[in-house]
Amino acid sequence: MDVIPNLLLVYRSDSVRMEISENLSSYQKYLMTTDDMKSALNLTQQHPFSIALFELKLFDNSNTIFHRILESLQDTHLVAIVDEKENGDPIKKKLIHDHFFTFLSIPTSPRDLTSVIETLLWMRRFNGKDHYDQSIIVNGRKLESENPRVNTLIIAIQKTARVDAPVLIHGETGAGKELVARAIHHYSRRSNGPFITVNCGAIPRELMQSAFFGYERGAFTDAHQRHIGHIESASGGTLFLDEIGDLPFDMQVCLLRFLENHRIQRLGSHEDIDVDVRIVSATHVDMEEAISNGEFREDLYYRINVLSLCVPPLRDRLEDIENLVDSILMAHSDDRPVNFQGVSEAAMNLMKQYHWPGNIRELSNRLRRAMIMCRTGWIEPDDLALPLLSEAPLTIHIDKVREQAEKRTIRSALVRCNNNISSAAKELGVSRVTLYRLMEKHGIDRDISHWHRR
Ligand SMILES: Nc1ncnc2c1ncn2[C@@H]1O[C@H](COP(=O)(O)OP(=O)(O)OP(=O)(O)O)[C@@H](O)[C@H]1O
Repeated sequence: MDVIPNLLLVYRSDSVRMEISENLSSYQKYLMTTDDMKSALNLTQQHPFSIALFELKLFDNSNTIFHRILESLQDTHLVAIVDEKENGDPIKKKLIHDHFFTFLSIPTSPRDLTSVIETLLWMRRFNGKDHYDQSIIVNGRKLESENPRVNTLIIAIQKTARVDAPVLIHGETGAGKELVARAIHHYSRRSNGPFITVNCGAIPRELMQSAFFGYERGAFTDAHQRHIGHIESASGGTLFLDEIGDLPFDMQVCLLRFLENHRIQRLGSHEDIDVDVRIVSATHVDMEEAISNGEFREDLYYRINVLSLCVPPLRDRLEDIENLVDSILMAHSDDRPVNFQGVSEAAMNLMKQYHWPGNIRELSNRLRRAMIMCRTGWIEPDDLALPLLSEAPLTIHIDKVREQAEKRTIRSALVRCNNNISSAAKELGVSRVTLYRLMEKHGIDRDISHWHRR
């Protein structure tokens, strides 16, 4: 168990911010500061804060950022920093009463400031807050890491599990987003309720509404009996919307409506049904780009992205390879051949050099296959069948690296250009003759399907 008392300070004036920071120097390691609400929102969506100190003037009930910050700070103690002149203002008084645990007037003495912080931290410790495990187990998979980004994620999972706000998990395909969603559910008060996964890209468009909201008998020709939709099935638990970016636009409107009142109507019925469900979504696409391309509704994005978690790609956490290999081999021990010994050092080193475009899923698939197919009982580099790298020695000359990069670049250009030599040459910035020469040098066949099999 670790105690992580993160503090946030949001104040516009540089001098006041610096003064407060200096007075909180004993918490320097845990203190993050900013002078504007937009970056404060970003910070609150990504870090679990114990205490957040805000310049009261920055708070405005009509401001959406203000509400989004409050939503993401549900488990945080808020302290208002008030200008002495604001003290009697009834609107400000109400704001403090509604949203803050306490307030400090500036200029404030260092002693008042530290005593407020210490009291709050003591209270939080007393209530078991700010205690987080450095490793967690979900579905038999141990989440632990040597990587600082993953360690922050492990804490954020536990923090996020304590509140009910919607979470959006970002990350490349196969990086472990669903496992993170399951972990949030597992550590939440909903853990005894259902965890329902919906792959938004896999449901045919015409079946979306009935899949999400269910239907009554007779609602349409084939509705022979009542069907409970995904949202209702997740009642009391968590609904995991995987690939939320693939949700069609009309369905985005329906989901937004549900998130606003937490009520559904089954198709063929006018009865409103209250559903208590927590929404956790995941995406591998850049949602901000999807919004600017008009593919995703901005208002829905804000509703599902109250808290945001990012799962790093495997190539950014190669120090975790050994732990992950152990965890995967353990999880699939039923498939282990009797003579299986383990992973050779050379194979392990090779895995630590590969860039893993398919992330942990790719690692898992290659390992499972290698475990079954390896001839000596040890997984050797060749058993992993890693593209290109498997042909390369582990210590590699710079010329060889250049040669491989050149070969890879030409191959990808040809794939992108559907094997059209002129377009590929143009894309690579060389003449057609040069491209032919380079293809010959690297033994690249014009027939893509042929060299893809090699
Ligand atoms: N920490 C881990 N230890 C062991 N296995 C893991 C870990 N994280 C993920 N995995 C495994 O990797 C595979 C991919 O994980 P997951 O399905 O969570 O990824 P994802 O990001 O949701 O993928 P997609 O984008 O394709 O939906 C799963 O088999 C999962 O069990």
